Amino acid sequence: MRHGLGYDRHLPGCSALVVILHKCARRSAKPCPESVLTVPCDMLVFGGTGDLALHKLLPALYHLHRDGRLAAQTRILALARQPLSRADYQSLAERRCRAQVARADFDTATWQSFAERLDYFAMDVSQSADFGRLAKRLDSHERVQVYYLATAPDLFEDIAAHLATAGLAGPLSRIVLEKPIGHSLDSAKAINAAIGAVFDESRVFRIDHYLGKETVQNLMALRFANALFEPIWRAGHIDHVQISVCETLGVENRGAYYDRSGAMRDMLQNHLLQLLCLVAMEAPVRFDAEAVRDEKLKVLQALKPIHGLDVQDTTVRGQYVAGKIGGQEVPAYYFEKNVDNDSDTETFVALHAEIDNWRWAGVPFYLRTGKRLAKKSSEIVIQFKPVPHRLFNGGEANCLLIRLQPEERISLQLMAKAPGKGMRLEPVELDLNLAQAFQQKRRWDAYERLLLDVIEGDSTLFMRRDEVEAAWSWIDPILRGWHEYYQSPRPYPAGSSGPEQAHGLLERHGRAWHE
Ligand SMILES: NC(=O)C1=CN([C@@H]2O[C@H](COP(=O)(O)OP(=O)(O)OC[C@H]3O[C@@H](n4cnc5c(N)ncnc54)[C@H](OP(=O)(O)O)[C@@H]3O)[C@@H](O)[C@H]2O)C=CC1
Ligand SMILES: O=C1O[C@H](COP(=O)(O)O)[C@@H](O)[C@H](O)[C@H]1O
Repeated sequence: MRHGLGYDRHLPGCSALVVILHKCARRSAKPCPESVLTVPCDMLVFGGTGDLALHKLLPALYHLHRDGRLAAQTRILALARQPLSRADYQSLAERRCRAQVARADFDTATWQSFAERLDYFAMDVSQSADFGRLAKRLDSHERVQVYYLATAPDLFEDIAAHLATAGLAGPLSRIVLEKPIGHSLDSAKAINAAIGAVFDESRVFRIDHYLGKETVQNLMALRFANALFEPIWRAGHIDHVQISVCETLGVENRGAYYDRSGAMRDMLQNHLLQLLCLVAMEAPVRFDAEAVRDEKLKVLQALKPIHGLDVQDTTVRGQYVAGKIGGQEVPAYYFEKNVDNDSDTETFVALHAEIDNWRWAGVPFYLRTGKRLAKKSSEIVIQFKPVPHRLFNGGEANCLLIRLQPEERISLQLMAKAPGKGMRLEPVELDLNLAQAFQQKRRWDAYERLLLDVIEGDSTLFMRRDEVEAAWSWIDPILRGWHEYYQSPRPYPAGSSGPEQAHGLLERHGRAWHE
């Protein structure tokens, strides 16, 4: 246990508390209202042969189909340049979905009925004429058309313009953009302007799949549906906040993309900043798209700028070298496929952010994310301040852990008297295991929830244009500072907890990462 942030003890005496909490949750859990889809839609997946489409989107659509949540006439059309027949694409998709979906959830009959929705159209999105062919192929414009851009962002502008020219951007159409939106503030503005010239903002869905994760939404429920936390959710009571997204995966087959992007653009600019917004935002007046996003925007605008030499004290970049993950040797980042051998792209970033507003002034928000780390784990730690006056020996400050991955869990560390003689204090956990509490057979994947929201036209869990640009406005000076003042990324062995300097970032304030 480091600096009193440990969570690793689970006292037997605490299990009674846990059981009670689980029982209560079960008793009060009502079945979630399922979405009833009345709107048949055409889901066009640009980049239909790519990793995102085959690894995430089609499995999510398969699950929606299997659970009866897609309207009967909903069709899915995958688009890419590769000349494939419908049957070729269906078998490619089947192979990838079979590998992705849990064995118990995949059966041939369900796949066949899903495959009837699935078709393929070969086209080059840089060619306007190909959109003319596409318009002829889509026989009905009376249906909701969802254009999912699962391609590199440098194709977004062309796709939007060509859709408009081909008459495919009517009022029933929606466009979904994958993160990262652009590479910098300027490129994000250019993409947003090009998309905005064709689709009004209510029809633009900028996806950040972290917002589709159940525990992330539970964070809003925890904060805004319980009176308990609000009075202490502020600088006077919170010592600091940690947001960590640690992955064991390397760059897999995405080296070409990742080497131009790095951990800052791939993860921190979007997923981690969105998590920070949900922790720090004020209660929205309504749970709707505009009110929620207005509050998140205010947090982004209040982030204290980090620029110039500040980057040396407040940020750490790292890059993995060879090491072992789960006992298996893995190569250094610069030996990964399609990665430059001299690459100085960061595969790890940690930083100390601050929010300059009344609620959070002076509270450090420590953010870190990296690839090829020891364990896959995404979590938010709210570390409260210690009691103002100590009555007993020992004891630690309370701490709330919101665990997104691998399991979805919220737990509150409290101090209790250990059984036996004397006032010996031990930390115990009030542990809410969400999967157990709600006894759902299968937890929804983030993409399932978000795809349904797109079809239903609900953009609450999507990023608005000004949010994306505010996030880039804060990130750009850090990237510039790195360029001007920073040395190469610090090496860390694959399978470790990142570069030493990332620990130093907290240790110099007498704190430690929650491991
Ligand atoms: N993979 C992931 O897990 C995630 C990806 N993303 C984002 O999603 C986007 C796509 O990523 P990913 O799937 O990994 O990328 P891939 O490189 O695997 O896929 C790109 C797709 O775009 C198609 N494509 C490229 N150029 C054209 C063109 N001119 N006309 C038509 N189709 C074209 C490719 O097919 P073909 O070459 O046959 O045309 C392919 O289907 C990126 O912006 C990425 O950042 C976001 C989150 C997670
Ligand atoms: O957006 C991305 O997210 C994944 C991590 O997502 P998770 O849901 O598995 O935590 C990351 O691997 C990828 O590099 C990034 O583009």
